[in-house]
Amino acid sequence: MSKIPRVALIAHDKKKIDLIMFVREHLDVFKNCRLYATSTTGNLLKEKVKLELTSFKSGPLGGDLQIGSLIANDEVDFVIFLRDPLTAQPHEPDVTALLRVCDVHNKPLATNLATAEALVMEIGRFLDSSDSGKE
Ligand SMILES: O=C(CO)COP(=O)(O)O
Repeated sequence: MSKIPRVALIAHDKKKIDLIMFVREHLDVFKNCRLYATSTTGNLLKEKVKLELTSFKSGPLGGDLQIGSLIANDEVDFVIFLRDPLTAQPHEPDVTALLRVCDVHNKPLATNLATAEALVMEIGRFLDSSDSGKE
Protein backbone atom coordinates (compact mmCIF):
# COMPACT_ATOMS: atom_id res chain seq x y z
CA MET A 1 0.00 0.00 0.00
CA SER A 2 1.27 3.52 -0.77
CA LYS A 3 2.06 5.79 2.21
CA ILE A 4 -0.81 8.13 1.43
CA PRO A 5 -4.05 6.12 1.49
CA ARG A 6 -5.75 6.25 -1.87
CA VAL A 7 -9.49 6.23 -1.48
CA ALA A 8 -12.29 6.07 -4.06
CA LEU A 9 -15.53 7.79 -3.02
CA ILE A 10 -18.73 7.09 -4.93
CA ALA A 11 -22.41 7.44 -4.07
CA HIS A 12 -25.64 6.81 -5.90
CA ASP A 13 -27.93 9.83 -6.07
CA LYS A 14 -30.05 9.04 -3.02
CA LYS A 15 -26.91 8.40 -0.96
CA LYS A 16 -24.95 11.49 -1.94
CA ILE A 17 -26.04 13.57 1.07
CA ASP A 18 -25.09 10.68 3.37
CA LEU A 19 -21.64 10.56 1.76
CA ILE A 20 -21.11 14.32 2.06
CA MET A 21 -22.06 14.25 5.75
CA PHE A 22 -19.87 11.22 6.34
CA VAL A 23 -16.85 12.81 4.64
CA ARG A 24 -17.39 16.07 6.57
CA GLU A 25 -17.51 14.15 9.81
CA HIS A 26 -14.20 12.44 9.01
CA LEU A 27 -12.45 15.33 7.31
CA ASP A 28 -9.35 14.88 9.47
CA VAL A 29 -8.87 11.50 7.78
CA PHE A 30 -9.96 12.33 4.25
CA LYS A 31 -7.89 15.51 3.91
CA ASN A 32 -4.82 13.30 4.33
CA CYS A 33 -5.82 10.88 1.59
CA ARG A 34 -5.50 10.90 -2.17
CA LEU A 35 -9.11 10.89 -3.30
CA TYR A 36 -10.82 9.68 -6.45
CA ALA A 37 -14.50 9.98 -7.28
CA THR A 38 -17.01 9.66 -10.05
CA SER A 39 -18.06 12.97 -11.59
CA THR A 40 -21.23 14.03 -9.79
CA THR A 41 -20.08 12.68 -6.44
CA GLY A 42 -16.70 14.39 -6.88
CA ASN A 43 -18.17 17.74 -7.89
CA LEU A 44 -20.45 17.72 -4.86
CA LEU A 45 -17.56 16.88 -2.54
CA LYS A 46 -15.48 19.68 -4.04
CA GLU A 47 -18.32 22.17 -3.69
CA LYS A 48 -19.68 21.19 -0.29
CA VAL A 49 -16.59 19.92 1.52
CA LYS A 50 -13.85 21.79 -0.39
CA LEU A 51 -11.79 18.65 -0.84
CA GLU A 52 -9.20 18.21 -3.54
CA LEU A 53 -9.81 15.09 -5.57
CA THR A 54 -9.51 13.56 -8.98
CA SER A 55 -12.84 12.92 -10.61
CA PHE A 56 -13.70 10.65 -13.47
CA LYS A 57 -16.79 10.32 -15.64
CA SER A 58 -20.19 9.97 -14.10
CA GLY A 59 -21.07 6.40 -13.08
CA PRO A 60 -23.66 5.88 -15.84
CA LEU A 61 -21.14 7.18 -18.42
CA GLY A 62 -18.33 4.78 -17.50
CA GLY A 63 -16.97 6.35 -14.29
CA ASP A 64 -17.44 3.17 -12.27
CA LEU A 65 -15.36 1.32 -14.85
CA GLN A 66 -12.66 3.98 -14.74
CA ILE A 67 -12.43 3.58 -10.95
CA GLY A 68 -12.45 -0.20 -11.51
CA SER A 69 -9.46 0.20 -13.79
CA LEU A 70 -7.56 2.08 -11.04
CA ILE A 71 -8.34 -0.79 -8.68
CA ALA A 72 -7.13 -3.38 -11.20
CA ASN A 73 -3.89 -1.37 -11.53
CA ASP A 74 -3.44 -1.24 -7.74
CA GLU A 75 -3.86 2.53 -7.68
CA VAL A 76 -6.62 2.54 -5.05
CA ASP A 77 -6.38 1.14 -1.50
CA PHE A 78 -9.91 1.65 -0.14
CA VAL A 79 -13.32 2.01 -1.77
CA ILE A 80 -16.35 3.66 -0.21
CA PHE A 81 -19.29 3.22 -2.53
CA LEU A 82 -22.62 4.11 -0.96
CA ARG A 83 -25.03 2.16 -3.13
CA ASP A 84 -28.75 2.68 -3.34
CA PRO A 85 -30.13 -0.84 -3.09
CA LEU A 86 -33.71 0.32 -3.65
CA THR A 87 -33.34 2.01 -7.03
CA ALA A 88 -32.56 0.25 -10.31
CA GLN A 89 -29.49 1.73 -12.00
CA PRO A 90 -29.20 1.86 -15.82
CA HIS A 91 -25.51 0.97 -15.45
CA GLU A 92 -26.00 -1.96 -13.06
CA PRO A 93 -23.47 -4.09 -15.00
CA ASP A 94 -20.82 -1.42 -14.36
CA VAL A 95 -21.71 -1.33 -10.66
CA THR A 96 -21.36 -5.11 -10.49
CA ALA A 97 -18.03 -4.93 -12.33
CA LEU A 98 -16.69 -2.41 -9.81
CA LEU A 99 -17.74 -4.55 -6.85
CA ARG A 100 -16.29 -7.61 -8.50
CA VAL A 101 -12.90 -6.05 -9.24
CA CYS A 102 -12.64 -5.07 -5.54
CA ASP A 103 -13.07 -8.74 -4.65
CA VAL A 104 -10.69 -9.90 -7.37
CA HIS A 105 -7.97 -7.60 -6.01
CA ASN A 106 -8.93 -7.97 -2.33
CA LYS A 107 -9.62 -4.26 -1.81
CA PRO A 108 -11.51 -3.13 1.29
CA LEU A 109 -14.94 -2.00 0.08
CA ALA A 110 -17.74 -0.33 2.05
CA THR A 111 -21.13 -0.19 0.40
CA ASN A 112 -23.10 1.24 3.33
CA LEU A 113 -22.50 3.78 6.09
CA ALA A 114 -22.01 1.20 8.85
CA THR A 115 -19.14 -0.43 6.97
CA ALA A 116 -17.82 2.95 5.85
CA GLU A 117 -17.49 3.89 9.56
CA ALA A 118 -15.38 0.77 10.14
CA LEU A 119 -13.29 1.44 7.04
CA VAL A 120 -12.56 5.07 7.93
CA MET A 121 -11.25 3.91 11.31
CA GLU A 122 -8.92 1.57 9.49
CA ILE A 123 -7.77 4.39 7.18
CA GLY A 124 -7.18 6.56 10.28
CA ARG A 125 -5.10 3.79 11.87
CA PHE A 126 -3.11 3.49 8.68
CA LEU A 127 -2.43 7.25 8.71
CA ASP A 128 -1.36 7.11 12.38
CA SER A 129 1.04 4.25 11.68
CA SER A 130 2.62 6.09 8.72
CA ASP A 131 3.05 9.17 10.96
CA SER A 132 4.81 7.21 13.69
CA GLY A 133 7.02 5.60 11.03
CA LYS A 134 8.37 9.05 10.16
CA GLU A 135 9.80 9.63 13.65
O1 LIG B 1 -23.50 6.21 -10.64
C1 LIG B 1 -22.61 6.21 -9.82
C2 LIG B 1 -22.11 4.96 -9.25
O2 LIG B 1 -22.66 3.82 -9.86
C3 LIG B 1 -22.01 7.46 -9.36
O3 LIG B 1 -21.84 8.37 -10.41
P1 LIG B 1 -21.93 9.91 -10.12
O4 LIG B 1 -21.00 10.24 -9.01
O5 LIG B 1 -21.53 10.62 -11.38
O6 LIG B 1 -23.38 10.18 -9.76
